[in-house]
Amino acid sequence: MNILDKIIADKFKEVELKKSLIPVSQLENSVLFDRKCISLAESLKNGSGIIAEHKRRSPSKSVINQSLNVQDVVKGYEEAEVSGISVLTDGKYFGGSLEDLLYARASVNTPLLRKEFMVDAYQVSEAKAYGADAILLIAAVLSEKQLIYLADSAKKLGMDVLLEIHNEEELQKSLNVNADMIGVNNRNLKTFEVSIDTSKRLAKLIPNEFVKVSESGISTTAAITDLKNYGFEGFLIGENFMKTDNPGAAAKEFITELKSMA
Ligand SMILES: O=C(O)c1ccccc1NCC(=O)[C@H](O)[C@H](O)COP(=O)(O)O
Repeated sequence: MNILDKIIADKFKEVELKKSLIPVSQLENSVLFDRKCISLAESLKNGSGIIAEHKRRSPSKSVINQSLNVQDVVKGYEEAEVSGISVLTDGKYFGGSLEDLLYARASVNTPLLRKEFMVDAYQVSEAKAYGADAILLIAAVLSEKQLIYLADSAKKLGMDVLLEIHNEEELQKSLNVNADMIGVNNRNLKTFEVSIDTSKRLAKLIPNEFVKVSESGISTTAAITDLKNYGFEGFLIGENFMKTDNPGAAAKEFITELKSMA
């Protein structure tokens, strides 16, 4: 069993437990459930294009930064003028929580992506109830039918959908999904190998109706310039900012450098 299989097996159990504790009707009655979302896809097209991630730890890197509080991190990202903020909500493997998402929502107006391993529409409702503007769907772990169903569920609630792929086969089963953005993950989630060439290879195969996002392993502004030439408008960066004492300041320096290159 690889790490992705383990995460998904745990996720099914977690979701079943949560469903038994908090009915979906309770999520639907929460204050944030009727909030109007801000489009992450639009924000990417009109801004720096950077989606900065709140990421305490990961299966590939173990601990990245556990000493900061989420409010300070996301406020710093907003001041840096990122286009979106990704909040990891998985607890077991990434040290995140839905409370992180709630605190982030209370602290910023920047579009928030719920970064989670989605396997059930219940989690889509949770995302809305805790203040997300967008959800992530991972093609590697969902069938075409599940992708279509979960994306439609998110769109009905007014959220954007970032659909993540790693290869041509996953792209094929994503083409009929009502997603706003297709993200190419440069990290092979089974082996942890990272290569920006994955984004470059798949870019030309992604139809123009989707905003193209490159995810993982990005640490230089030169990489962004390179990826922009392949049509990418969004760039998801976690560790490069989170490994510093001040992720907001690191994002600001990065975006200032990007602007000076434009
Ligand atoms: O980051 C991991 O180790 C990981 C392992 C297994 C599944 C998912 C994983 N990461 C999720 C992500 O996609 C990244 O957090 C995100 O793209 C940012 O990547 P990075 O800039 O390399 O931190």
